[in-house]
Amino acid sequence: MADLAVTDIGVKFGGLVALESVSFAAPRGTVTGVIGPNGAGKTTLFNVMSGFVKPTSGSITWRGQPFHPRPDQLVREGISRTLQGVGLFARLTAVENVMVGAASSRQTGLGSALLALPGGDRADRKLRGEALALMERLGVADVADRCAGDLPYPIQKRVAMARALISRPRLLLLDEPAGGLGAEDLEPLVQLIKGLPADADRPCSVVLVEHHMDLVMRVCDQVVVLDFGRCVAAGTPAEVQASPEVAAAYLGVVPE
Ligand SMILES: Nc1ncnc2c1ncn2[C@@H]1O[C@H](COP(=O)(O)OP(=O)(O)OP(=O)(O)O)[C@@H](O)[C@H]1O
Repeated sequence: MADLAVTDIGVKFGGLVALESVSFAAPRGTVTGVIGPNGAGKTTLFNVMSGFVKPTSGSITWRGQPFHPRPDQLVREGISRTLQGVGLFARLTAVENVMVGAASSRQTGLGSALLALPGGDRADRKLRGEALALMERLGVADVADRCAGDLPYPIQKRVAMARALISRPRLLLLDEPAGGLGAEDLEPLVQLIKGLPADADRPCSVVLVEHHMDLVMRVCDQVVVLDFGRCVAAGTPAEVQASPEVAAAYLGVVPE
């Protein structure tokens, strides 16, 4: 069963067609990669899936039901998104940033603690414990109490991933997870992403946009290729790598 299905999605910005009749389904428990050259429409597709851009045409279903994503309700729906870059609150500590990721899905927690509401302390401690456990798993527990803005970029990326995971999403949208990372940071990220769908504690499907082909080919079960707003190929990483349309999109080689 597909967790998320987008059908015939079109987006126009004035006269510019950013997406034209794009369809794909993210089967439950899989990793789907969306790739394509600059300006192909990847970010626009992500923005449609997370409600930041309203499609001009087409529809989305989530777990079989019609779905009209709203950024402020995604976490409640079981969907979490990381941003290009990191998007952390620079003056909050790393662990506070992770706790913020859960705040919109809980009645209590960081918000009530900050506002000194009844029960806030207990809920805050519980949430902090969960955040620290997740940070431990991602190898960043040792920086929990440091200001996020002072941390090296690769560490900030991991904190941002922990923030996306703490709400226990059923669908994780990763916007360029390898962006700005060096070769030495890639392997742990590959292992983390590959493990997410099968994670006994918090299994989730993953859709990612990424320029880093090595990561895409290693972690994805299926790859969707966009070019000039249209889906020009879709399939397993091996199928997509062998596709003449993909060579044409990236290299300007015209398929025979
Ligand atoms: N808000 C907007 N208003 C007008 N045009 C836009 C807007 N957002 C994107 N576009 C245009 O839509 C097209 C698709 O852009 P998009 O950012 O989705 O591509 P992309 O594949 O994510 O590119 P990149 O890999 O460079 O991030 C581009 O021509 C872009 O200039």
